[in-house]
Amino acid sequence: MAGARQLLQTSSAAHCVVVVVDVLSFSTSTSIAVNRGAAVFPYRWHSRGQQLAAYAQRQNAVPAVGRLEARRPDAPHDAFSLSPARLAQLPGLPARIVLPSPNGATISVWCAGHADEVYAGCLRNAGALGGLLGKRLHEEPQLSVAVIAAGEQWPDGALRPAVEDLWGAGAIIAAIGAPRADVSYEARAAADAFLNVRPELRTALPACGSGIELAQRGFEDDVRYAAELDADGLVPQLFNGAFRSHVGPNIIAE
Ligand SMILES: O=C(O)[C@H](CS(=O)(=O)O)OP(=O)(O)O
Repeated sequence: MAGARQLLQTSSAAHCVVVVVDVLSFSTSTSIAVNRGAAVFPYRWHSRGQQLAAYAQRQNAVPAVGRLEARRPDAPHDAFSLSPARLAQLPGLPARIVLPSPNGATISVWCAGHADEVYAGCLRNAGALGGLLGKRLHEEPQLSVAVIAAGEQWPDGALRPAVEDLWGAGAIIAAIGAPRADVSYEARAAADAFLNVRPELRTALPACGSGIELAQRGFEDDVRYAAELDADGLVPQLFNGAFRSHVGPNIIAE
């Protein structure tokens, strides 16, 4: 989060596009939900409970419950959580959902007030999002694109860099296909890291720190969904508080 803040505050670009990459799990969950037709309202993790319920009501949306709660036998059959597998497997999703998360959602909410355009990026939509941004950069060379690897948190709240977000960011940067000279060294390093892991992505993701952590909590399916490179064709863009499908220049699906 500190990195995102500094990056945007020091950016002198006339038009700043931000991609928030949180592969496990917010961006992946958002991509799946948006590709299934839902609008996803990101919500700050620390203000859940009553505030979350009130916010969801104001947005005429349904709030997510906790990952474990959604799986309890007494949970409503349509309960969903930050779990990508749950969002993919539910027979139907509400049209408007609120998704709190400590990293991806919290960063997205902050970026909404500081960037001109905000997208949720992950391995599932890397090709579609990279293609879209590559086209935009070709048409508007003055555009600046910042791809933010959200990372995770240590128990004391300090930033824990997460390799899956480096890979996700790199997948998008590689798909943008900008001339190498126009790409920062940090972005090139991310793209190189992705290209290096790409042949073994489906085994590498479950074996990285966050993948192991989720599997230990019983959510190995979430990691499997997150590793499906280029499975989603629609790109989630933040518009009026919610991620919705970007369907063309300045047009967002409602
Ligand atoms: O989905 C996740 O894994 C995390 C939640 S937690 O930190 O594991 O409890 O959220 P995210 O913001 O997507 O990293």
